[in-house]
Amino acid sequence: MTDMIHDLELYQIGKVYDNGTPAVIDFNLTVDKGEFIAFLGPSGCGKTTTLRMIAGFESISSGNLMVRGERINDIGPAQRPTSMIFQNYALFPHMTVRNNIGYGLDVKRMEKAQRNAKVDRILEKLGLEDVADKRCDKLSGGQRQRIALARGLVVEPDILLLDEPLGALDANLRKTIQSELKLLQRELGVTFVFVTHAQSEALALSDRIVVMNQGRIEQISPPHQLYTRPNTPFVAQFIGRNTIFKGAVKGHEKGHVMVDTPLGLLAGDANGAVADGDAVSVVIPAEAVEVHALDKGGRDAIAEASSGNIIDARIHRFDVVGHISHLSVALPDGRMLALEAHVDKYPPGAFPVDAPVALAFKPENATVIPAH
Ligand SMILES: Nc1ncnc2c1ncn2[C@@H]1O[C@H](COP(=O)(O)OP(=O)(O)OP(=O)(O)O)[C@@H](O)[C@H]1O
Repeated sequence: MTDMIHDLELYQIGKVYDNGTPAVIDFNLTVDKGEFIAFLGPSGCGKTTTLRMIAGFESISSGNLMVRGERINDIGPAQRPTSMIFQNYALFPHMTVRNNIGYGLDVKRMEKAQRNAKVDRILEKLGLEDVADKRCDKLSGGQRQRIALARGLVVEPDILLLDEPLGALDANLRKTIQSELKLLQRELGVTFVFVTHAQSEALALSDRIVVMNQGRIEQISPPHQLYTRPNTPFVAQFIGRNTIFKGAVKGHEKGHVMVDTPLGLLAGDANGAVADGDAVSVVIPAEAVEVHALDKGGRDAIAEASSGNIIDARIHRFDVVGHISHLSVALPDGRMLALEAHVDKYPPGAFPVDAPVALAFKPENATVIPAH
């Protein structure tokens, strides 16, 4: 077997701060050239600490950090083939755009003509030629974001590290810059590692997402898989809009795992092996739930079409706003389930308040995960 050289590898990386806080625990990740990776998780889960350890701004307490097969734990930030973009961009306000971008090359004492050529090239690439000689403090948030990106890229890093780079922008600008960032990354083929606590951003941009919780990795998956096949209760609650029913495994039927829950027997698919009696949760994405009116009967047919996955419920609220129907449905256990769909699916008047309904979902759209 030949050993493939990866762009970035983290082996059992750990960080304990001087005050004893274990910020990162047993972090394992292998990243290939040109991948776009997001670290996603709630505040304090260790995302920034991990990014800063990769950049060299934070010492590593344990484990090995490798870039292209070489251990770089003890190499200083300036000597690493990485560049970091900070949330506040850390630009020099009184310097011109050109000089801000050229700063990293000046530190490397690059010869002037070469330096200017590189700066000009990146100014053009990011559409900053017109503001090249303006002071940074005279520019908009979007422009400052682009300058920070240019400054990170001009040194031609193997890996660009981005700490919530879009956090300071308003929602519309964020969307625009998201797509620019993705295009730029594809074009340059540079590996990006990106920290965010906004799941929509991670889902939109990344090839793979590392979900962290309390210093540990919960799951590493491509966005779609994270959304449709969560591995842990934390991920099921953190990503998307899922309803979770706890229960115990009660055999297999037609290739699906049967789970005995307080609301009856439900069928789903497990990511790994499960055995009879295992404590599990059935995770059902809101998008997978169909709401059926029961005034005309037909409960048996609905149950048959969804392999028995049917839950009796009541309409709590039903509103149509523009093209979207919003439903709030009361489950038998007292919880409320919020659903949205196009108005064509649930037209105005489809459900009177308090109407009994059947919620149905296909077993292949539900994931059975270990309860702990
Ligand atoms: N310099 C420090 N000294 C001691 N503890 C720290 C230090 N920096 C961070 N921590 C702690 O380490 C843990 C991880 O922090 P970190 O900033 O990496 O989380 P994060 O996921 O990036 O959070 P956020 O999204 O809020 O930036 C937290 O408990 C935090 O309080």
